[in-house]
Amino acid sequence: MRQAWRVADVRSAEEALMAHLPAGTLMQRAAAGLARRCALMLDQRVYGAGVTLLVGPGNNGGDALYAGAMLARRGASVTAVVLDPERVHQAGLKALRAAGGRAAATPPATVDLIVDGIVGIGAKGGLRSGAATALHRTLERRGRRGQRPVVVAVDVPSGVDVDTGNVEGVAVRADVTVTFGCLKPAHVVGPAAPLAGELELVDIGLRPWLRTDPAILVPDRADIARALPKHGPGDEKYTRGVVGIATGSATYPGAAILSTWGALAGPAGLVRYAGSAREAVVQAHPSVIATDRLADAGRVQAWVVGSGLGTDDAAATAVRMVLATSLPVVLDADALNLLVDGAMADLMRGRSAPMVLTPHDREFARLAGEEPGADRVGAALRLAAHTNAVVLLKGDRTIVATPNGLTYANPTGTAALATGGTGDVLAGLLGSLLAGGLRPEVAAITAAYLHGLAGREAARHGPVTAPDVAAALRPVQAALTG
Ligand SMILES: NC(=O)C1=CN([C@@H]2O[C@H](COP(=O)(O)OP(=O)(O)OC[C@H]3O[C@@H](n4cnc5c(N)ncnc54)[C@H](OP(=O)(O)O)[C@@H]3O)[C@@H](O)[C@H]2O)[C@@H](O)CC1
Ligand SMILES: Nc1ncnc2c1ncn2[C@@H]1O[C@H](COP(=O)(O)OP(=O)(O)O)[C@@H](O)[C@H]1O
Ligand SMILES: [K+]
Repeated sequence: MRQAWRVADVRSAEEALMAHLPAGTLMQRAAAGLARRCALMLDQRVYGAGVTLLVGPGNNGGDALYAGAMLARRGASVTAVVLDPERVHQAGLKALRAAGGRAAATPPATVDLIVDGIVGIGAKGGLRSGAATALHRTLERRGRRGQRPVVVAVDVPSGVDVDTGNVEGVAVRADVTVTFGCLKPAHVVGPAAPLAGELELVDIGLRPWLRTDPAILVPDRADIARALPKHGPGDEKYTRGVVGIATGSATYPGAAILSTWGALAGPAGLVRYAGSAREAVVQAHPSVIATDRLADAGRVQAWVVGSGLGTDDAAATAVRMVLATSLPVVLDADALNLLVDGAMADLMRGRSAPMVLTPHDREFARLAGEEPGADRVGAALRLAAHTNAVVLLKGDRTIVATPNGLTYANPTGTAALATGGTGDVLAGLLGSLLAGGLRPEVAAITAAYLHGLAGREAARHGPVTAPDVAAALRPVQAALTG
């Protein structure tokens, strides 16, 4: 599990660590890691390479200057474009000059590598105009072989909001981000996350000094493989869990077919369907046991209710019946819209069994009374606390937040999933994982992770539809656990 910490926590840890070290040690560690990665990005052909440092007024610029000095000593032609000469890191600039580098107002003609040391964890807002101009000018340059320069960001791509991952205005798009001590939220959530490119974490000794509860957890393949239920010779369909699906309608049978499809790809031993799309569901999936009425559905270990249900009386009755059980529940799409009703919301808040709400941004806004806004993690946490439910806020980096303040970010998102019906597949899979006995937040992040992998797998074969994503769920799990 990767972990990310907010700026204030990084600053406290840094202060505690620095008290035990000679001044400047951390910056030297950071710069050494940065220079090593820059050399790698130049295929180790450092001698003669054109390196341009974009140097802001803080320690982020200092890191870039010391790394530039190390590259200059290996024969690179290093130019520092200093954005605010009065406030530049003086010792860093001196080191660069002593190593043969130079400072200039504009980038040189040849640039193989750009080091973005404009701003790091001290950032406020998008890039200021001087910094943005210098960036654009440098990006227009070409390398020794006429190629586009490689961009290495120092700590974070400049211009992003480090604590929220929001991007307001111009920001750097990096090929690689070399970060120090720990990941920060901007590396893993919001529109900032894809701007970081590949992430490299340089160990500067900060870890023991960081608080034990990180702001965000990011699962990797091994975490997800571990979370998935294991089946043994003693299993039968009922011990694996039964998931009940109350989605779709005569008007929207597709939603029912897709959510049962998602459920069938999960660990549950049996999928039951209850609703007016019964015939279509059984035709599409013969192994599903289907009834017209929820009351006749039989026993299940978790319910999925919502998408394609509509918001009429029958839909409201279905949601009410599911909420009245003491079983884990996934509330998706139309169920979320019905929760805006006060009595329904009270029913939800009064439950003690696990619940997962799966809103996209518009559903979130209706439910919470406000857009998720710039701080998606904060918004998801607030809604989770208010509803006493786990919230899975959909997006490129889907966020899972719990009522007691835990946050996960999904790293496998892909824009290929931005197509009708993929959310139905996700809800079904999530219900199956709940029925399989996973804790709600673990079920939610596991579903998002597998769903993202399935989206990527489906995209390898061309434009993606929701059935492609559902069909890819099983092979990606086989690859993960095999
Ligand atoms: N923590 C650690 O353990 C370690 C930290 N290290 C390094 O230190 C970095 C943090 O350094 P830092 O605190 O000096 O702040 P930093 O990010 O350089 O920026 C501050 C300056 O930028 C300016 N500025 C602000 N916003 C801006 C914008 N949008 N566009 C343009 N400019 C903007 C702002 O100007 P002002 O608002 O004052 O006018 C201010 O002067 C950290 O990211 C890492 O690289 C490593 O060396 C070792 C271990
Ligand atoms: N730009 C995007 N990048 C990555 N994932 C996306 C993007 N847009 C949507 N998704 C994902 O696609 C799914 C869409 O779900 P949803 O909006 O409920 O669609 P539908 O209601 O059509 O099923 C979610 O899992 C969401 O995270
Ligand atoms: K930076």
